[in-house]
Amino acid sequence: MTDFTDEELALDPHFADQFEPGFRPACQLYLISPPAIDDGFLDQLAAAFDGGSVAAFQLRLKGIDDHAIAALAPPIQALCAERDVAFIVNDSIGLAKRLGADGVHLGQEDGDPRDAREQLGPKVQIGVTCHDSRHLAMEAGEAGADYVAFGAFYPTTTKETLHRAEPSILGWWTTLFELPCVAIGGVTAENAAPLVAAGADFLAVSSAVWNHPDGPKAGVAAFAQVLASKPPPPR
Ligand SMILES: Cc1ncc(COP(=O)(O)OP(=O)(O)O)c(N)n1
Ligand SMILES: Cc1nc(C(=O)O)sc1CCOP(=O)(O)O
Ligand SMILES: [Mg+2]
Repeated sequence: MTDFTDEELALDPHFADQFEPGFRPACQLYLISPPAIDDGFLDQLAAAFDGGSVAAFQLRLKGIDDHAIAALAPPIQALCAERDVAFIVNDSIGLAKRLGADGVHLGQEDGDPRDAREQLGPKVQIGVTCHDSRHLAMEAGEAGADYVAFGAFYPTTTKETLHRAEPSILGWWTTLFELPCVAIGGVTAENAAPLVAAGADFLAVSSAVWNHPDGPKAGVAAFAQVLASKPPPPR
């Protein structure tokens, strides 16, 4: 075991953990856009980012074609870059390539992660929806995904969901695999603790931030405590 200075340990009591084999960083927030946006969205997004640490932002605009999304994406993408937040495009490998996005999120009907890798290259993050299926998650990992997403953990009005996942799938995944996992679906600051405790690497959240009664800044800030509720587990 390495020796650490008092200063290092005072700044972060878990500083030493990252040198342990199997270290897993603490759970982080993955913000999903509202299903539709208007002219004021950039200010809303800036406010959300002011609320606390956001690791990734996914542009998920359903029912709008890729050309329209490409037209409105640049200022959003620039804000993400300025705030050091990964900019992830939902559904479309082609749009992710056209925009030079940091990542693409693929559902089971949205394309093959292998094609995405071929078209987007080694540096782009590829995420795959795996519902509540261990099999789909292992397939996604084998296909070269950078993260797997399980859900829906709770009821949500953001999307019609056909699958319900239990926190135990996160525990199973994190015990066996290094690949990060995302928990999605109706996640709020109030119900997220079992997901964090089970080992989720990311909480993917839309409504809890955009519909927070005190605005998106408060929506992001509300997650700070639950994200910090568990030290990074060695595995
Ligand atoms: C992080 C994350 N996880 C899951 C989804 C859902 O993707 P998909 O099943 O393709 O459904 P749509 O989002 O396309 O309606 C996601 N977008 N992001
Ligand atoms: C986009 C999406 N995918 C889901 C899945 O289960 O795969 S649930 C979901 C909606 C996430 O939004 P909210 O945080 O408002 O519930
Ligand atoms: Mg999709």
